[in-house]
Amino acid sequence: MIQFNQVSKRYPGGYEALKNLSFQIETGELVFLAGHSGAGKSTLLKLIAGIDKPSAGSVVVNGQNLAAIRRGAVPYLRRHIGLIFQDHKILFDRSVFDNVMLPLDIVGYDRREAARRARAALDKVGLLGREKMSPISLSGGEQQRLCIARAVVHRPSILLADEPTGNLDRAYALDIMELFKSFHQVGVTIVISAHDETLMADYGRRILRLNQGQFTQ
Ligand SMILES: Nc1ncnc2c1ncn2[C@@H]1O[C@H](COP(=O)(O)OP(=O)(O)OP(=O)(O)O)[C@@H](O)[C@H]1O
Repeated sequence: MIQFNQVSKRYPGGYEALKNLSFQIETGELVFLAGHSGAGKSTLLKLIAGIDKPSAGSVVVNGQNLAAIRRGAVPYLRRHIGLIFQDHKILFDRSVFDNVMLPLDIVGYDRREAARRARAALDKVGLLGREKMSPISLSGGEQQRLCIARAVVHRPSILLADEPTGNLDRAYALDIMELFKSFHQVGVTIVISAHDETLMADYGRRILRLNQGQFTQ
């Protein structure tokens, strides 16, 4: 479960990106986060991931108050979270397979088990046949699927996706949405941000709408 209690986020320099937000996302829920550019969507996702801390209020993820946990405990928390963020770059000097292996290598996974999981994740996103290729040869939609494989390879219970369909045309975007739906069906909690609400409307899920750091209807 994800819980925000009167959360505000003020960046150094004074800009208040989130203003006194309180809400809850249940375990296993799929929720959309809508709002104009600069509304605070990325900021909100970063608070859930523990990448940033709130200036006021509390963020509780899986029973842990992120404001209160030790710095050393953050990597442990991250193991339960998969991130698909725009600034998480693909490494183009490594193969598709190695890109997906990377998160498991970092936490010191047994290599054979890691390879098995990496292949399973690539299979899930339809890229198993491309594992030896360089990511350069993938289309935009396929690169996004690679990012998703990398985000789910450690089987997180929460998946946070920041504008995952932003640069894709509608057919590819729908493909990506179907993938998220399949993770939702196996119980993963998913938060997907987008400024374009047309895709969200088809899914009949709760939409949290941000406007200048506050929720609107
Ligand atoms: N590190 C930072 N330092 C100062 N201000 C920031 C920082 N990160 C974001 N902001 C500001 O906070 C506001 C919210 O930004 P945020 O990236 O959360 O919006 P967003 O809704 O995700 O927008 P977009 O759709 O363009 O990514 C913006 O005005 C932005 O300029």
